[in-house]
Amino acid sequence: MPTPHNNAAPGAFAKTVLMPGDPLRSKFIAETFLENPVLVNNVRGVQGYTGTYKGVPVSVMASGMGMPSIGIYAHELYTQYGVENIIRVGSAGAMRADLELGSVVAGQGACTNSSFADQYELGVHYAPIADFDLLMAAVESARELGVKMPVGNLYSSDTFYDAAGRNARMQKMGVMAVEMEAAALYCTAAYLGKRALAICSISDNLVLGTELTADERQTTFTNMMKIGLEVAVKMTK
Ligand SMILES: O=P(O)(O)O[C@H]1O[C@H](CO)[C@@H](O)[C@H]1O
Ligand SMILES: O=c1cc[nH]c(=O)[nH]1
Repeated sequence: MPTPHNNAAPGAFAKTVLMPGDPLRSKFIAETFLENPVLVNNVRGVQGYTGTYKGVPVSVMASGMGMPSIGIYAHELYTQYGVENIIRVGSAGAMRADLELGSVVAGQGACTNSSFADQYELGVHYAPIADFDLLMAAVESARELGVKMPVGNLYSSDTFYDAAGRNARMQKMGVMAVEMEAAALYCTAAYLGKRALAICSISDNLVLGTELTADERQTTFTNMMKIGLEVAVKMTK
């Protein structure tokens, strides 16, 4: 410690880290919701902050895009910085017509076309799932905030552009939305005996062909952020 990707001092991160893909979302969360946010890591511009929310220490740091990237940051936070809970606060493309732009979904599981889990040489098709306590805390928090939050399967894709048409096949299997990190996060947490959850705001609807503007993303993603922060508070009690 520090690592090639994180030059924060030992103890600089709280037990719970919110992890968006986008560094600017990390900065926004820190500046909008955290009391006394301190920038603890900015290697590669990931905007890692620690502050408090309702008096509880919470950190936020970007994962970058894709499973190799979140795999690095999550591994280092869990193994080098004593982090117990990582809550991905991502964006995702809805694969169901009834999921409105700006709505929030929670990934109970994450299907993937990634070979990320091959590193563990399990010899099976592992099913990456969310930590149940984090998921329940998120469901409870969404209810308290009056935010509808469907819970179900995500598809964590290794590619944003879907040349093979896998999104349609995932849709047929009832998968709610596509994003690019949850499966690797869930695998990393499971392997290290830690907790993880991915909640995502719907940035576009692949069925309807609709998408949020950049401004709308900024304002509507706050429901997801508040849920993540309330989970951090609940996990500290
Ligand atoms: O908005 P974030 O959290 O980065 O999430 C989604 O957006 C990126 C693709 O545009 C991928 O990282 C995908 O998972
Ligand atoms: O369609 C989308 C939207 C967000 N993130 C993705 O990976 N895909």
